[in-house]
Amino acid sequence: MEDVESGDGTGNYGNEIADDSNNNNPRVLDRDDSELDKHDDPFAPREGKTLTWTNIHMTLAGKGEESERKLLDNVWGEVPEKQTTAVMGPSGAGKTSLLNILAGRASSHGRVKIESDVRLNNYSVDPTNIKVRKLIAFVAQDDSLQVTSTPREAIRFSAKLRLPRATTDHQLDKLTDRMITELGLTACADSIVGGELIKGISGGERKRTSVGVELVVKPALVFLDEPTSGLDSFSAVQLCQVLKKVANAGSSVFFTIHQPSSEIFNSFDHLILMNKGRVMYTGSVHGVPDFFASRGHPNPPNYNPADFIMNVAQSVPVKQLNEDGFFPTDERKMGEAFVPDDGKDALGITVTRRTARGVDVYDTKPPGLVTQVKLLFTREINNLRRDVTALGARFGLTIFLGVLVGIIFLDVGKTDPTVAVNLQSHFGALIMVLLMSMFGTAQPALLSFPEERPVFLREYSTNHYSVISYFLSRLTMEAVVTGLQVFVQAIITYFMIGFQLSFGLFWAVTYSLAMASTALAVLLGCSVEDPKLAQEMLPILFVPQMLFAGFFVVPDLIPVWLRWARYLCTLTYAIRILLVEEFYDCDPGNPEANNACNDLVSNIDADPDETWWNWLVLVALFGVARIFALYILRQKSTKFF
Ligand SMILES: Nc1ncnc2c1ncn2[C@@H]1O[C@H](COP(=O)(O)OP(=O)(O)OP(=O)(O)O)[C@@H](O)[C@H]1O
Repeated sequence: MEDVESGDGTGNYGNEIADDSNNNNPRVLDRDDSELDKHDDPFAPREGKTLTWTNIHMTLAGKGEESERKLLDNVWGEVPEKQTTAVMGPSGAGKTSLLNILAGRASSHGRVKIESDVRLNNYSVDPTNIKVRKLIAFVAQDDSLQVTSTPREAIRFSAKLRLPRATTDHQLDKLTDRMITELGLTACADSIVGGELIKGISGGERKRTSVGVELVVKPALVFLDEPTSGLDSFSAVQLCQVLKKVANAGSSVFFTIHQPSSEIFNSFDHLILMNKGRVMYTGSVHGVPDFFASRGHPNPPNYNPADFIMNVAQSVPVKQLNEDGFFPTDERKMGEAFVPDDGKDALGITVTRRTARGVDVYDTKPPGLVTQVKLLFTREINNLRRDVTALGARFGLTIFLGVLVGIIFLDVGKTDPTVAVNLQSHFGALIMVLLMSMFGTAQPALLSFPEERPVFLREYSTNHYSVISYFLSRLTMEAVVTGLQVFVQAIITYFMIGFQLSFGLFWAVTYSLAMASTALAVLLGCSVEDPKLAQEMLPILFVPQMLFAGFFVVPDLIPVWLRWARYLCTLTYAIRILLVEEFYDCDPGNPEANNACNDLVSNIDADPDETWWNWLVLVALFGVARIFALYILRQKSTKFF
C-alpha cells in the first residue's frame, strides 16, 4: 500500500523520495554527502517552473455614459525558470495588475473583468486557487511583518514552518544566517521590525526582511512587487544580486521595478515593458538596444537604457509606437495545456511517492498542526512581552477600574439586605464587575484580528500555517491573558466589595463571561476588515446585552416579540448564575433578609434549579461564536480582493 502526496507546499516538490515498494525501504535518490548540505543553503539547486500566459485582458466597465476601459489588453509573456524577469513601464501601465493576476491576487469583481490563460509548466492553472497561490512566494509592496519580531525571527519562523519538517534546528539557523548576511541585515538582525506605533528597523531593512522571509524557503516561483523601492542604490544592487542567485539556483523570479540604475537593469535576464496596458517589449534585456534601434529609437551613448526606454514609452504617442513596430503579437505556439499524467498532478507538479512505512530518511512534509500552534503561540508570547505598553495599559486599566469600583462599592456585599438601598448597591456592584469583565477583555480581542489581518493573510497564502493553527494559538493566548486579567480584577473587587459566594466561583463566572464575550468580539473582528470599523461596531456587541439582561428593565417589561433576544446574550446567563450564588437563600435564619434576596433573584428570572443549564448555555454560546468565527476566517483567508 502506498500513499501519494502532491508535494510539501514549499515549492520543493518531488525528487527527494522514491517509492521502494519491493523491499519496503524508502531510499533517497541521487543523494550524497554534498547534497545533504543543500538543506542549509538557501541557494541550493531546486526544480524550476516556467510560468506562461497569454490573452490576459482586464477591463473596467464604464459607468453611465463612460465607455469601457481596457486596463490590460491581450497581454502575453513568460517567466522562464532560472531567470530574473523584470516588469517595467510608466505609472498606470498595468504592471501591478499583471503581477496580481499572475499571483492570484486579483480576479473579476465589481466593474473589473479579468480573463486569462495562465500555465505552469504548460499545465493550465487558476492562480486564484489557493493551492496554486501557495506555490508562489510573494513579496508585496507593503511589508506585512509581525511588528514585534526581529528579522532573524521572521526569517527563521518562515523557514521552520515552510521547509520540510526534517530540517534540523542547526540547518534552520544556517539558512537564516546566510539569508541575513546576503541581504545585508546583519546589523539589525536582532532589532524588532517595528511599525506605526513601535519604533523598529528602517523601511529598507523591513523590505529586505520581507524578501528574506520568502527566499529562505527556496521557492520555485518568486513574485516581488517593487522590491527595490525605498532602498538605497547599494542595497538595491545587493538585493538584485540575491535575486539573481535565487534564479541561478533554478527559481523563476518575477518582479516589477521603477527606475532601475543601468547596473541593475543590466543584471536582469528578461524584460517585459508595459505601456498603456499592452506589452511594448518582451524578451532578453540584452536584446533591448537592438530592438529599440531597429525601430528608430537608438539608445544614446552613456544613457541609462532603463531611463531611455521609459522615456520612449512615455514621450512617443502609442499610435507612433505601433507604427514603429513595438507591441509585438504573441507568435508562440502554446498549443493545448497538458493534462495531469502519472508522475504529475493537476498543477504540473512532480508527485512525491511515500511508502506505507513512511519516510524515515528525509520527510518532505512541512511541520504539522502541533508545531504550527507552538510556534505561533511562542510568537504571541514574544509579542506580548515586547509590546509592554499595550500589556501595561490593559492590566493598568483593569487594576485602576477594579480599585475604583472597589472603593465605590466598599463592603456593600456585607451590608444588611433588608435595607433596600443596600441590596440595590450590592446588586449594582455585581453587575458592574460583570460589565467590566465583558468590556475590558472583548475590546482587545475585537481589535486584534483586524490589526493582524495583513500578516495573517500573507502568511496563510504563502503556506506558513493553516487557519485552524492560527485560530487555536490565538484562542490559547486569549484564554491565558483573559484568565490573568479577570483574576486580577476578581482579586481586587471580590475582597473590597465583600461578595458572599466563594472566590473560585466568582472568578469562574467572570472568566466564563469574559471568554464568551471575547468569542463574540473575535467573531465580529473576523467579519470586519478595518480595525476602525471594528472599533465603531463594538456597541453592537454590548448595548443589546445590557438592554436584554434584565437589570435595566425587568424581562416582563420587554415587548414580548423581543424577549427571545435575551436568550442569545451571554450576560443574561452570567447574571443568573451569579445572582443565585450570591443572593439565593442569603440568610435562612432571617426570613425578612432571605425574602428580599430571593425576590431579587426571581425578578431577574434566575432560577436556582437552572444554574447548570445557564452554565451550559454560556459555554455553548462561546463554542458557537468560536466556530462561526473560524468559519468566517476560513472564508476570508482566501480573499485578497
Ligand atoms: N480595481 C481597479 N479598479 C479600477 N481601476 C483599476 C483597478 N486596478 C487597476 N486599475 C487601473 O489600471 C491601471 C493600471 O494600474 P496598475 O496599478 O496595474 O499600474 P502600475 O503600472 O502598477 O502603476 P504604478 O507604477 O503607478 O504602480 C491604472 O490606470 C489603474 O488606475
